[in-house]
Amino acid sequence: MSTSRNEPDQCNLRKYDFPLDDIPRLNCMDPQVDELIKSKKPVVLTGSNLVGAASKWDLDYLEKNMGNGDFTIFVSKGNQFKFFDEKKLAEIDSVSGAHTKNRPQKEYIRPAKSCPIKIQDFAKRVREWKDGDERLYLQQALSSTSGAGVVQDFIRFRWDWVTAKQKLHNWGKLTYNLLLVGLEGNVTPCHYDEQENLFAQIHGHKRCILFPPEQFGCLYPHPVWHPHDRQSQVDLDNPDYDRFPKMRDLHGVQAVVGPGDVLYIPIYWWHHIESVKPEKYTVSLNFWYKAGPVGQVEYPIKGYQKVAIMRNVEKMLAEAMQDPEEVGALLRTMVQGRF
Ligand SMILES: CCC[C@@H](CC(=O)O)C(=O)C(=O)O
Ligand SMILES: [Zn+2]
Repeated sequence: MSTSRNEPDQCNLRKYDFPLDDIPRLNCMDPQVDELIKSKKPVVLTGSNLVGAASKWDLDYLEKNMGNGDFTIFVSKGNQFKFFDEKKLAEIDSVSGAHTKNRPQKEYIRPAKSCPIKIQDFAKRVREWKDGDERLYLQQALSSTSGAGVVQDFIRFRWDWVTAKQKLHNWGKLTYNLLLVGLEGNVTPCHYDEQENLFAQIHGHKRCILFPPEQFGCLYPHPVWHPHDRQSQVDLDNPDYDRFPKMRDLHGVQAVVGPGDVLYIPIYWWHHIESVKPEKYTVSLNFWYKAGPVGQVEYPIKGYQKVAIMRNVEKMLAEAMQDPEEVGALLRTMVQGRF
């Protein structure tokens, strides 16, 4: 297992049934770094100092330097913070209102509710948090209103270095930086994003488990029109092999990232991320970049391109039939016994 400095106790890390290889840890100046990024393979970059100006972003500092605006936190009774896109509910209703009315509402209950909070209240709740309390996860895009101290630090990030990466690898624009402050034990369950991600760890440690886009068939994502679009239906920490038998074919890669590490999470790669001991909370900042232009398509096409195609087919069929519920039946009719 590749880890950062003063690595967490490996015996504490959860064991899984599937094999996990190490994600390479390379100094950011190593020429292999750009080869891996170019081939859309994950790599932990050390020594970039990308967010060195944020190395002091612990709870006390954030409490004093993030101003008095409202920040978004998610609250969960369990330890999972599975993304739930409220906008999809409106889309389903617009496509076929009857649909959500007759589906079991449990499918559409957000597992972690979001609410606004002042950073001072959040910091107090984290300090007072004890096992058994509902869990908190601050997830807030940084902006010019994020507090004077934080903005000053933000300006001093290694923008020269990261912008050179963005240009070299032909990524699209930086959409935003999400500040993540979570409790030890918080899990963001397995999902993929449609953006390139330079994931900078600032305080504490996170265990990151990644799977390539080619393992789409083992991770059974929710349908594209579902509020849990892009999220796996499987719970890696509580596998249901009857419902999801192909989980047995999973083969992932992992790294424990600590302060100063930057993990490159390639677009469409699945990732399951847990805040781990010994620290009580973790602070991370991601850099999400839009995908670059497709350019010359090479055949056979790559796994991530197949995921993009499958997404478009699902969207087109749901739109054409005006009822997402019919997509599965039509696809089964189309392929069973024929291909
Ligand atoms: C809301 C984003 C959460 C983050 C994972 C984590 O640090 O918990 C992630 O999935 C990403 O950066 O893509
Ligand atoms: Zn993600």
